[in-house]
Amino acid sequence: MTAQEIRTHAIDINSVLNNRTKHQGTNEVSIKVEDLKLFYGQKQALYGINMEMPKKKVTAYIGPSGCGKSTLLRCINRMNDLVDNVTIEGKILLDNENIYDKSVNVAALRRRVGMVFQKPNPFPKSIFENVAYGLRIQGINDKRILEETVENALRGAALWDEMKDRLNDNALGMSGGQQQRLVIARAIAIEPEVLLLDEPASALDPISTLKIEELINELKEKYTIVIVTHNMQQAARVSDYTAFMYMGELIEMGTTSELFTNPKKKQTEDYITGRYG
Ligand SMILES: Nc1ncnc2c1ncn2[C@@H]1O[C@H](COP(=O)(O)OP(=O)(O)OP(=O)(O)O)[C@@H](O)[C@H]1O
Repeated sequence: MTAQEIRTHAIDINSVLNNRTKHQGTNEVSIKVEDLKLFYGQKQALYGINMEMPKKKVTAYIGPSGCGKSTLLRCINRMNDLVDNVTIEGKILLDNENIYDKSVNVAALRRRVGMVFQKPNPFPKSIFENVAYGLRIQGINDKRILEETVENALRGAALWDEMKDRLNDNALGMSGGQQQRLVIARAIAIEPEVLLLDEPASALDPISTLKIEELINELKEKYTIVIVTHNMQQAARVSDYTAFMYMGELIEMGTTSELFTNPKKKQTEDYITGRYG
């Protein structure tokens, strides 16, 4: 390429990115993190995090092991409240309401913000009862409502066709990939607004991983999704926005295409080019 061609090419890429950024810049904010600090006992794990996650988009957290990705994710549905000796300062606004406000009902918050973990964790119950679980604990036992909800959630998690004739089988007999989609069905059965996914595919084989990634792409039509992943290719494939964290700090956040092609900070560039991590 001549120098002129390189300049023209760079301008083309920049205008595509600018358009994408402009378009994405109009997104409504679902979750806003304001100066969030977290301490496990004396040890500080998050240092004044500020970020915004748009509605019905996928935001990925990347960064080396121990940088605080899961800790930050668990703050969004107050899972860290369950850990002894945790101190949390700052705010997380969900639809403009601070979820750390004293008046917040944490059980209600967790219905709005569902979570899926690295290892699938179905209950030792039937496939049907796993998905119906969230409704049952709300006291909903109407057979027609339960059947309709279970079918819709299994369809939403791309499992209905595989499982519709096995609804009474024990969920522990499913493959790991099916169990992970079942857990996603269980989470969406209660119609949350946000889905938190903590390395949802890291225990799965490549085909099951692909299915989970396709599913994430479909789920973002309805839900705001935040995903922690060790796998940068996965972040690049599934997310609209990416946040790079390092030692408890948010180093950089941007559209996924910007962050991977044109990182602003040297630490981000070093990480995405494999120089550490
Ligand atoms: N329950 C806990 N008690 C004490 N320290 C903790 C606890 N959970 C996490 N930590 C510490 O907080 C820091 C951030 O951990 P966290 O699990 O959030 O990182 P991460 O980026 O998700 O790591 P990984 O990619 O390895 O899962 C680490 O130093 C970790 O040892």
